[in-house]
Amino acid sequence: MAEQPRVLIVDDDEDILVAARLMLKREGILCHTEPRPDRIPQLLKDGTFDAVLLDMNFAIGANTGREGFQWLKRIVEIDPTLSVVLITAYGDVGTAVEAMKQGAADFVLKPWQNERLLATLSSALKLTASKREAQQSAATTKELASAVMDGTPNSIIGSAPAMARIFALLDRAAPTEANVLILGENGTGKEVIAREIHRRSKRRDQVFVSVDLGSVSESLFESELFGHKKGAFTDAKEDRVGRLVAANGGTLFLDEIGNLPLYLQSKLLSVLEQRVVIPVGGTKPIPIDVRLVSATNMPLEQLGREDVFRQDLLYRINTVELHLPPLRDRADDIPALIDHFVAIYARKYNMPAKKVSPAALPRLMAWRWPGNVRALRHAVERAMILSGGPMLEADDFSLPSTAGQAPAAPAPTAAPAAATTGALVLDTLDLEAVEREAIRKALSKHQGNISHAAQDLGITRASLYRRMEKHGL
Ligand SMILES: Nc1ncnc2c1ncn2[C@@H]1O[C@H](COP(=O)(O)OP(=O)(O)OP(=O)(O)O)[C@@H](O)[C@H]1O
Repeated sequence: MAEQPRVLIVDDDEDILVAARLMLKREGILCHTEPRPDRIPQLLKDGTFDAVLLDMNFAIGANTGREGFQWLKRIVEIDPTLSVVLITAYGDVGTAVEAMKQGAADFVLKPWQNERLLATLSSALKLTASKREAQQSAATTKELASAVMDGTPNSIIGSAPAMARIFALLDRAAPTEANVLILGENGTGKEVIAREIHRRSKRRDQVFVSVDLGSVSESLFESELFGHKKGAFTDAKEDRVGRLVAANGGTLFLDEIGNLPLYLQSKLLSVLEQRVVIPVGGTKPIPIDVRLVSATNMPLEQLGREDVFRQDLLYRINTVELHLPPLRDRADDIPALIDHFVAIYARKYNMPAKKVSPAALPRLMAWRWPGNVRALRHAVERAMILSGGPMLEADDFSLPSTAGQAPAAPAPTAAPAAATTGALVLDTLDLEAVEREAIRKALSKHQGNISHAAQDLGITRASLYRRMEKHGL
């Protein structure tokens, strides 16, 4: 809204127009007065008004308010964000209340008290501002959603037989309203699949809201998901809209759902059953309509343990279950994935796209890629930057020297817990080796849970991923 709000006053009584203009001018409100209601459409087209003060009766002797209703309807059609305050005589209160049901913001009685009129007008102006803000953010969200989608059309690579099953399931499940649980090791493309489900669903024009429960600190889980009211706890300085409400009408992607503590699993379950959210510190339930897509790198056996994950919640979220295979089980896709990433980085760094040399390709396909597609993507980026020759060579990918064999460390999700929870025993002071060993231990201790391992090591998830790739873990 402009710094000085603009109000349109429509009344056939000249005295009213003069009195209103004088009073609003004193308050720094710009106003345009108009005795003829038939000029309203033209004025709203030309001017940028923030509120309208509208008389209910114009024809001589009229007192039914019918004209007021007609003009109210017209104004709402022209600009639904504009707040309309009705000016009405005492006997017309019933009519004014009816008009409010049809979209008027409020009414003031003639003759008015200045303070009352100003207070009413000020609320009407605030209402316009918040409606316009909401309209703006809805438009931005839509724009962002389509920008994200436009940027990745059909960019899921996968023709290996292990992926054919996934695509067949996607075809059937995506257009439905079914909740989907995506299981798979870190970096296998769970978020890519979640976005694809949304893109192929009836909700594609609505929002896709993603929450990474692996990077939200435990104390903030509740407020992040359900929102909070101002004053609900010490740091709650303002009301906060939770992600469940923000995703209303669209798809909510809960990544790393296995990290959700048990007491919040109960709360999430009741939200999904009752389809309402009560923010922390609030009492009023907010209805929601979301489709839930969840993902976890937790092995199914662990998710099936009642002391780790509520089984009734599991049944709610896994109407359809997708098991994304690790990259080592779909090595046939590696050449196409490399070409895809080469094209992306050639564009990003404005350099020619290169092919992988015939000697390097078998090595890249034989490597176990414990960090899966994400690690391959980073390796391609590095290779594009480092490569000096006409083709990408094995050395450009900085594969660990053991490339071609299974890595020394077990794959993160398959790590046996008990054997490796002991203290870090150092028989070398080589910093790189110490780092590798610390990461390996942390991954084993937390059964491949990247968030927990990163927390234990005192680094971020992104930084852990980088180091895992560096060490081929
Ligand atoms: N089939 C695929 N085709 C093209 N790109 C892919 C594919 N799978 C994954 N990627 C790319 O790999 C990277 C990792 O994917 P994504 O973030 O979806 O994995 P994730 O399983 O959700 O990871 P995490 O478990 O860490 O949350 C992204 O850059 C993504 O674009």
